[in-house]
Amino acid sequence: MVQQRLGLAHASVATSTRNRMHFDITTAMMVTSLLTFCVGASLAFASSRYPPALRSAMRVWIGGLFLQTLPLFAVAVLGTSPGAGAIIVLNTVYALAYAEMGRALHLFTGQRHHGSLSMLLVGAVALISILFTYAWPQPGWRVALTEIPIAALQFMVARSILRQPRALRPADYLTGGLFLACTVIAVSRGIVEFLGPTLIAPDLRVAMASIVFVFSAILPTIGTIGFMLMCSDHLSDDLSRLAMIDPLTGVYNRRTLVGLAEKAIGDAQRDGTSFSLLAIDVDHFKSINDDYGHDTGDEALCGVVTLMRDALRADHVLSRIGGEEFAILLPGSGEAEACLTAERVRRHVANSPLSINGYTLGLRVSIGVATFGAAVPDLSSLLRAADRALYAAKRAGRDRTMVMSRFACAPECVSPLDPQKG
Ligand SMILES: Nc1nc2c(ncn2[C@@H]2O[C@H](COP(=O)(O)OP(=O)(O)OP(=O)(O)O)[C@@H](O)[C@H]2O)c(=O)[nH]1
Repeated sequence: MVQQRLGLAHASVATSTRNRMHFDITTAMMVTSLLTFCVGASLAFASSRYPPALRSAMRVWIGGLFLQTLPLFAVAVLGTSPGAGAIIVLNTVYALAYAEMGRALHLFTGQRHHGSLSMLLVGAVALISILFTYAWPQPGWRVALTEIPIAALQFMVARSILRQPRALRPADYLTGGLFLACTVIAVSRGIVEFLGPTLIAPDLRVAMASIVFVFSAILPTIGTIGFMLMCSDHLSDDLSRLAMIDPLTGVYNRRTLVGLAEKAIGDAQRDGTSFSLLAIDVDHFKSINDDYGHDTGDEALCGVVTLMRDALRADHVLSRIGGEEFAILLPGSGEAEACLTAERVRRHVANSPLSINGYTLGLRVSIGVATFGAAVPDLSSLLRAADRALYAAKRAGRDRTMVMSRFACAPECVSPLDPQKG
């Protein structure tokens, strides 16, 4: 396989007739296979520090990488004519390496893996190799036809990288582009071999063989560097996401809310629009912990988040800004609309008892509303205004919404505590 796939026979012809390729192929193969092996071993060592989801994709990739070293090593040891049986085995191993790399990429991107199609293509490589070695010994046809399933396997790898659901990064373009280039080269080589020496000039065949050799030698290493960069991007995305999110409830944390509120202020100033902020605190939450335990308290906080989400629109931004304190950013909402939203949230929480660890918990929330505008012209005054309204709601008896009106210097009550209205 390697002899044919890498065009080694042609490369050596070129060396002897035209003096174009000045390298010792077996040494080059030995160096490449050792380099590939070392890259795989380093990746195996590094992978133990990655999170489990990434680690499983890395392990499959490493398997593919080690498989790729075998044909390279075989040529280094057995020479450029490893024999018919070895060609069939090495062809199949080479195809299997790409199938494994494709599986790794599908695990990495979370896309559906067409495992049976990959195995079918690997089987096709084996079958073609056997047929054109024993039944009908035609090396040219063997090379031309094995390139088709190999190109398909390489294309599947490139496709899974370049059609990921997330935005593509330079590492994705590098790795996907490399596999795409290999696909094009495999197809071109198949065509050149299919047309044969009578139609294709010897120079072109030699050039093609050289390109195949160079790409086959660099693909494992460069492809693996690209894959590792993709893993690093994935990891840094995860870390950025974690830095934005409250680990208990999964909603944004205070830092993210502040960033989004600053952006909302910029938008409101530029477009002349308005937005509001709700400050929310769960009433008497300490008694939940005291009566039912901290674990039940944690689940109650998650339950309250779910209830609040149910009462919000998709563009409303819910965040946890303290222990049992939350805030909701309402883009485009003026004071009246913000009060309606706050009341919808409060009533939904009050009317939806939570069932946790065998207990039924009827939680209540108090809400303070503040709207960005002339009287509340920056973020700190907005947060302060929402807080003042919230604590006014607490002082007035809890389970209610208070608003810091633009027209009043004291908080106004939106909903006096009235269970009948809930
Ligand atoms: N289970 C759990 N409890 C928390 C968490 N963060 C804060 N708390 C608890 O929330 C309670 C807040 O108590 P307080 O500030 O006295 O307020 P409260 O009991 O809700 O009373 P009011 O706010 O005045 O209605 C404390 O007992 C904290 O321990 C958390 O992440 N999990």
